[in-house]
Amino acid sequence: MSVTYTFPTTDALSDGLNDFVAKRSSEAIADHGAFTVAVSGGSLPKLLSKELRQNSNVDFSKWVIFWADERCVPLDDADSNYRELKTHLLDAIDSKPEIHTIGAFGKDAEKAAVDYEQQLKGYFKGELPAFDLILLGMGPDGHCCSLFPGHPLLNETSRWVAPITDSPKPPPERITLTYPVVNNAKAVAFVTAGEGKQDMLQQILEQPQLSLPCQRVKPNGPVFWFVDDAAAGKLQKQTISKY
Ligand SMILES: O=C(O)[C@H](O)[C@@H](O)[C@H](O)[C@H](O)COP(=O)(O)O
Repeated sequence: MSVTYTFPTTDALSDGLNDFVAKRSSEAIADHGAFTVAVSGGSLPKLLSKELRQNSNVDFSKWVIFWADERCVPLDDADSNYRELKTHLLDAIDSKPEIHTIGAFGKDAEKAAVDYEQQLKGYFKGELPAFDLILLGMGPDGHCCSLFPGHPLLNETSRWVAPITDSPKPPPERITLTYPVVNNAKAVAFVTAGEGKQDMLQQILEQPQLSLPCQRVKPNGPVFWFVDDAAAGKLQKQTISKY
């Protein structure tokens, strides 16, 4: 199932996303005592955090945070996805979640991927991770995580976390969750904003035959799209639902 929600402004999008994530978090915590979430980089951490950081009803102490993809840079580097989430959300909340960051392996993406897969295996007790929610952005070429169009990693079936050293989006060295993990999630939410995303969003939501990386996200649970009107400008009315 895929549902697309549009919002008149990026502030309204942040509001809607806050509401949605807060609900998924409460449901997961009520069900099994934790909220396991994987988060991407790009514009997502800011859009996610804007309202969420002020939501005192969210029990962040029960959150278990992994990254959907991460750049092979130190945690305090301007390119670090961890740093983005820390700046926009983690530093602003009192109760601290369990956080799984990339190890300090410099640009060695292979070592970082092996280490991150071990972290996943440790937390999920060796079972294929079934995240309560994976939060993804959509790249202008239709990529998500660090899974890029035409890249051999699109066909990875055994590794849970893969290294990439030729990412077309800098920096080139990264680690990424693979489809076996992404598609085992209980829910995935894409978040994208801005006029620059219009054409790609239209292709992804209305031309499924293209088989772009975002279109290969077919998890066990639903896929939600949170987009602003600027990004939704070329979508047909019937593609859009009311939040
Ligand atoms: O670390 C990264 O680069 C990403 O996780 C990547 O997949 C990102 O989410 C998209 O490129 C969308 O980024 P924007 O929302 O900034 O366009």
